[in-house]
Amino acid sequence: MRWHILGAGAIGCLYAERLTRAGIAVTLLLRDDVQLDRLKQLGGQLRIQRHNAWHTAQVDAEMIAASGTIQHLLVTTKAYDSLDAIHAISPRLTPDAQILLLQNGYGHQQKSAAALSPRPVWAGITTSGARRAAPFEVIQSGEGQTLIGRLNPPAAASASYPAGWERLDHPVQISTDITRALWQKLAINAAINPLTALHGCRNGELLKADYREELTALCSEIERVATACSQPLFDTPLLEQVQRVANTTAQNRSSMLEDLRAGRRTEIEQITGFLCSAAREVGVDTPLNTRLLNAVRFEQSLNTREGPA
Ligand SMILES: NC(=O)C1=CN([C@@H]2O[C@H](COP(=O)(O)OP(=O)(O)OC[C@H]3O[C@@H](n4cnc5c(N)ncnc54)[C@H](OP(=O)(O)O)[C@@H]3O)[C@@H](O)[C@H]2O)C=CC1
Ligand SMILES: CC(C)(CO)C(=O)C(=O)O
Repeated sequence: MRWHILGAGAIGCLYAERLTRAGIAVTLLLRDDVQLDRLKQLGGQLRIQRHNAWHTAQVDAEMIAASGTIQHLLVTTKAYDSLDAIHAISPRLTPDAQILLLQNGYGHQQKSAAALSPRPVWAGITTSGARRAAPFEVIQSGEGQTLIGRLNPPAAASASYPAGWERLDHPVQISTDITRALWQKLAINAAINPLTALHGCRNGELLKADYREELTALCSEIERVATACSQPLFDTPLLEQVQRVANTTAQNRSSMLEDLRAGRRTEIEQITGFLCSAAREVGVDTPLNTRLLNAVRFEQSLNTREGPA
């Protein structure tokens, strides 16, 4: 069995290693032949640092435009890149190819599933942490857990796990309500990511009294949107869940803070942007989220080549 990975960054390389550890062959799909040459020079070996020790994984790689069909596809691009990447790869997908989307944010998964229809599509979220130290070299910050679930009707008619994923030694659990799980992750990211990005603080610093009022009000606003969208979040208040995640990831810089600092595009549109549009559709005001959305857009426009949104 072989999985192709579209999005050979931090999470893509991390899962490439997890899949190869389970005896599953992996091909990275690259969009740049310089990267392809670089991986060839590395002998096709990825390097993952875990608990201060380096581990390697032997993978294959090819350009997206290569020939050959794809039966199993893991998508780990940033959320804003996924539709274009999927359009580029779709001529190579077999009619019954299995696809797993593993990304933050919300809304793009459904668009991807529509573009991939009638193939079975799973979506997932992970609490694993990883960052790229160099191309094909990743520092893993925590094992975490992965939750995946069947996103579209063709997947609902398939086995719970995409082929081979039950063999991973990394904990992969099945969610019977992946929409709720994606919303839960969205709600946590919508609370932590823009605040940490704009205050320039680590996740744990959001627990300080200084941020208490803003965090509490933001969590309430996110809960109001979810309720108006008839989307249950957690059985306990969102604030408690956010504080738990801020505590367990206290030393992390959120991906949005890292992206802003590095001058990269952030996933603000797929997180807070999605939430604000969903709120508009159900007639809920979101002054706090809208302020954060505009503030992150502004910071991003100063930093990136893309300019203001
Ligand atoms: N890193 C983490 O700890 C976590 C990340 N996530 C989520 O996982 C997703 C991936 O994040 P992460 O791995 O950090 O991101 P990275 O930026 O490290 O990796 C994204 C990869 O996608 C590639 N890519 C982008 N567009 C295309 C395309 N059109 N065709 C092929 N490849 C493409 C990029 O290629 P190139 O190198 O050429 O730019 C890059 O290698 C995000 O949604 C993120 O929020 C979730 C939990 C934790
Ligand atoms: C949970 C959290 C906030 C951990 O840093 C995250 O997912 C991110 O940074 O994007």
